[in-house]
Amino acid sequence: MTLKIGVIGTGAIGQDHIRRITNVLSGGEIVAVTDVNQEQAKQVVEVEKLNAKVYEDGHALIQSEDVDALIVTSWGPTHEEFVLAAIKAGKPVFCEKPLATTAEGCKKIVDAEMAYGKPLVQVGYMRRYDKGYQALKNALDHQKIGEPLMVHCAHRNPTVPDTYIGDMAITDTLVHEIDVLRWLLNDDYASVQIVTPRTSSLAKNGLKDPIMVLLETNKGIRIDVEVFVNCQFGYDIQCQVVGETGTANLPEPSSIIMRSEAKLSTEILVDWKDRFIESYDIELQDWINSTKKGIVSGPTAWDGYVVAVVSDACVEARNSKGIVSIATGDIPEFYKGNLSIVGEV
Ligand SMILES: NC(=O)C1=CN([C@@H]2O[C@H](COP(=O)(O)OP(=O)(O)OC[C@H]3O[C@@H](n4cnc5c(N)ncnc54)[C@H](O)[C@@H]3O)[C@@H](O)[C@H]2O)C=CC1
Ligand SMILES: O=C1[C@H](O)[C@H](O)[C@@H](O)[C@H](O)[C@H]1O
Repeated sequence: MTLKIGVIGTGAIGQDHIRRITNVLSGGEIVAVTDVNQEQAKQVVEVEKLNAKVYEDGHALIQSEDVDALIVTSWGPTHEEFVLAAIKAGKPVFCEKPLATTAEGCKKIVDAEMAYGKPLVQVGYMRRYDKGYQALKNALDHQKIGEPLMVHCAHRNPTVPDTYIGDMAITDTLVHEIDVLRWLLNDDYASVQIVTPRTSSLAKNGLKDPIMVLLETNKGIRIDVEVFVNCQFGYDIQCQVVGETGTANLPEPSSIIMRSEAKLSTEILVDWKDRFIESYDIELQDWINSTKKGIVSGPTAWDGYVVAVVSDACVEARNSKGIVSIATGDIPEFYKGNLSIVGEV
């Protein structure tokens, strides 16, 4: 049986997911799309040669009997309403990060899904599907470097659009590290402090850029994450775990090594779509397969809630310039035993 999928938001990642589901993955078909920019939605149907209907809004799409499951790739502040509507309609939903822009909004989704009584929601934290992060997790789970003590990360964007403002370095960018590191370390967060180095003269939109995020986990692991969203040179994701008997680094994306014109060089990617293209493919194929079995095997609404709680604490820490305690509470029974292929948290 083919999963009939509706997509809310036909922008950058919405188009990329439509492309992969249509041309790369198996078991799913895009039968419905919508966007507030209706012309764009119509163009995507035409360009991707979809046999899909363009709906006037997300709620009409969710209600359609032609749609089995939906993908939310609209702007972050709209996710909560669409995910809640999907749960009310009893339809599986893949929601791109963030699940909601506040912890309160995420908790509403958690409560609604538990009241519905069956897992429906997966959140698009795709780094858990990245083969490099999975290799790192395998090494840690098998004690290859002893117990982890510290983690050094960098999340660097070459630049960001003019719409990238305010706390988005935390709420839109750092959220990837917040999710993947709790999964990687099988741990949760106890506190956070944010320090702001000298701001780059090339920073945009009034952003204080870069920032340094200092996290401590419940097991006492110390994490530092550099978030630098106008680094100019490329899209660069670094993660090094320091353990009792060694270190383990996230592998660099494969790239040829050139010797030419008296230089030794290798390329750095500049676009997140390319850096994690395989991870998105694995993630969405897993979502299609799991949804057809009636299960959620990836990051859940509870994972989305935990990220939002930590993200809120990071924003508070940046504003207060102090150390902020983090308490995410115990995972509800409903979400325990998430037999995710990416490991149980
Ligand atoms: N997992 C990942 O690595 C990534 C996740 N994202 C997330 O995906 C979401 C979309 O990001 P982008 O594609 O970069 O943004 P975008 O701005 O390119 O696309 C968003 C689209 O949603 C549409 N939209 C906004 N409100 C809507 C509504 N109420 N109903 C229907 N359509 C609506 C906009 O018109 C736009 O076409 C964001 O939440 C972002 O955080 C984005 C990039 C990478
Ligand atoms: O989700 C994303 C992308 O995946 C990038 O990693 C971030 O840097 C970007 O800000 C965000 O939209």
